[in-house]
Amino acid sequence: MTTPSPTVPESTGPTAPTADRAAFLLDFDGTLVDIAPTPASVQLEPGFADVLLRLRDRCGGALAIVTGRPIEQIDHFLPGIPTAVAGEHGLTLRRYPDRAEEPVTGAKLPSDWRDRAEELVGRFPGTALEEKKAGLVLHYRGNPEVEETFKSAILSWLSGQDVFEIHPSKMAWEIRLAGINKGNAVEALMEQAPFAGRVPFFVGDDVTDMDGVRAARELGGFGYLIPDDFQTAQAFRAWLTHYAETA
Ligand SMILES: O=P(O)(O)OC[C@H]1O[C@H](O[C@H]2O[C@H](CO)[C@@H](O)[C@H](O)[C@H]2O)[C@H](O)[C@@H](O)[C@@H]1O
Repeated sequence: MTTPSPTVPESTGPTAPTADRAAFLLDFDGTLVDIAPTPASVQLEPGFADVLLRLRDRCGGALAIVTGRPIEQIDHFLPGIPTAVAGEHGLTLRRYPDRAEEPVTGAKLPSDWRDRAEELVGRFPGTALEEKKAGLVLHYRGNPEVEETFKSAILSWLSGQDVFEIHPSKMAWEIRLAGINKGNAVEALMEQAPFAGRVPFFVGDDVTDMDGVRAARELGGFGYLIPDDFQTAQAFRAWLTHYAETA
């Protein structure tokens, strides 16, 4: 009797330009890593760091992470994988791994909102405050019942101004600067080397990623969402693994 050969992951899913023409602009949470109970507990799948390194080599360094997280968190979770990063939904930008992050301009978050946010999460076990350069996130994955309470609180802080907006995230509400979105981030990255002149290929899984999908398509490229275009994040990563080996 012969031993069955190991199965190769199915390469189903959308098509992409060949690697010599492509620029990869990829979301992090829910795309490159699975959603985890807390922001700190996400984990890269074993072997997936090598896939990203191979992909980066094959597309001439045109690999960017376009994320809601601060840039330093991406460096923490992807050590030794030099990528461009658009952080905090595009507020922060590092166009090339060995270049400095571009200076951030714009309004600062009113400090009393941070104080109120701290006070709020202190009252509800299982919730957490995540602070960003010009924003904050109220996480309620560990206490889903507070969703509406958190939303109403944020809406009351934001009333009477239009500099900051509330955005839904996965089991979280985020306050961020108006006008900042992943679409602008994709456009900004595509303006310069090593992305300029290539065909953008954007993949994400969340409401915030829809701007990235739109921008990539408007630039003549490809924008895909999980689960519409790839059933799961694992399916997308299996597709990307196959692509990095063959494209
Ligand atoms: O744009 P992304 O890279 O998808 O980042 C979106 C937000 O992701 C993080 O929060 C979410 O993922 C956590 C880990 O899986 C999960 O515990 C949390 O419930 C999710 O909301 C991150 O903490 C945020 O800063 C990002 O904006």
